[in-house]
Amino acid sequence: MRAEDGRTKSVEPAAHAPALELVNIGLSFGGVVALDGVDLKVAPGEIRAIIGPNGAGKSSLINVLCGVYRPQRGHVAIGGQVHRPVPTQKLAALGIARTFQNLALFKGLSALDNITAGRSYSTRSSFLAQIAGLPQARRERAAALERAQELIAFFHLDAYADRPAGTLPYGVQKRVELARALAAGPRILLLDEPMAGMTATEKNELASFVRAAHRRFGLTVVLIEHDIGVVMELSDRIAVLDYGRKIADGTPSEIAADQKVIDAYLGVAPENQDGEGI
Ligand SMILES: Nc1ncnc2c1ncn2[C@@H]1O[C@H](COP(=O)(O)OP(=O)(O)OP(=O)(O)O)[C@@H](O)[C@H]1O
Repeated sequence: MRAEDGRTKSVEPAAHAPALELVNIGLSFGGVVALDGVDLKVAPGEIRAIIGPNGAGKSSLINVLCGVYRPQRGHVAIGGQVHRPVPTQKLAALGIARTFQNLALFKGLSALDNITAGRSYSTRSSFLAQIAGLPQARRERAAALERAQELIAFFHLDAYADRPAGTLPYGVQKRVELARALAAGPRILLLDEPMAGMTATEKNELASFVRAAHRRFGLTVVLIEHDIGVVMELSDRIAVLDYGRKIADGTPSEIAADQKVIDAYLGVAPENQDGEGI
């Protein structure tokens, strides 16, 4: 099924469709092949990890899912709707939110304001209507605040709500970023190396919050992560990329026993939960 003009097409009844599907994705930068014929299906409600050595194509894959990169080949289907390319400006409306490898909070704004701002991607009133305080804008602002306060409580951020985000400990900032991603009520959450730069304690804490949020909000989660311990513990299924190709796809125990995966990692010493080579 192709949609060369970028318009969306329904390929199958949404109820039976994967939450996310990548079909034969090919992406190159000049002569560098970042993704080479990658297929991936993510079932609704699944926690799906994408792993692979440095340069394997993991970030490129997330950026294709978010419409940041336009693949030269293939398409993405979101809940059975084909997109080629994915419309970045409609991600929130498509029920998708993401976090970034490097923190992308408004450092001078409070944690609460950062989380409230995450909701604005899905509000309908214009900036002018918000300034003028028109009724719809007021209602949306109140709903955003209510949702943000619910997330503050859920992520145990009460003590930090009024503090500028930039002054918070790193692990807490990552929690604020997670809460902000959930402010618009997404169905699909893309996490790009959420544990990078964290201590083992912070990693365990964030992993518990990801698991709890997955359950509470009925999320489908796509996780890129270098910490194999976290990946094995959190994921339902794991896809492994190497040199832009998918070389394995299975449950954590299937992946741990896969010779192609072991070979791909030989010499690159994946990290364990304490950030040490294994
Ligand atoms: N914007 C870009 N311009 C040129 N080449 C790029 C660009 N983005 C990625 N690449 C190349 O595409 C390949 C895949 O990179 P990508 O960042 O997707 O890998 P990765 O698995 O996320 O790596 P890492 O684990 O180091 O973040 C690499 O060879 C990289 O150099």
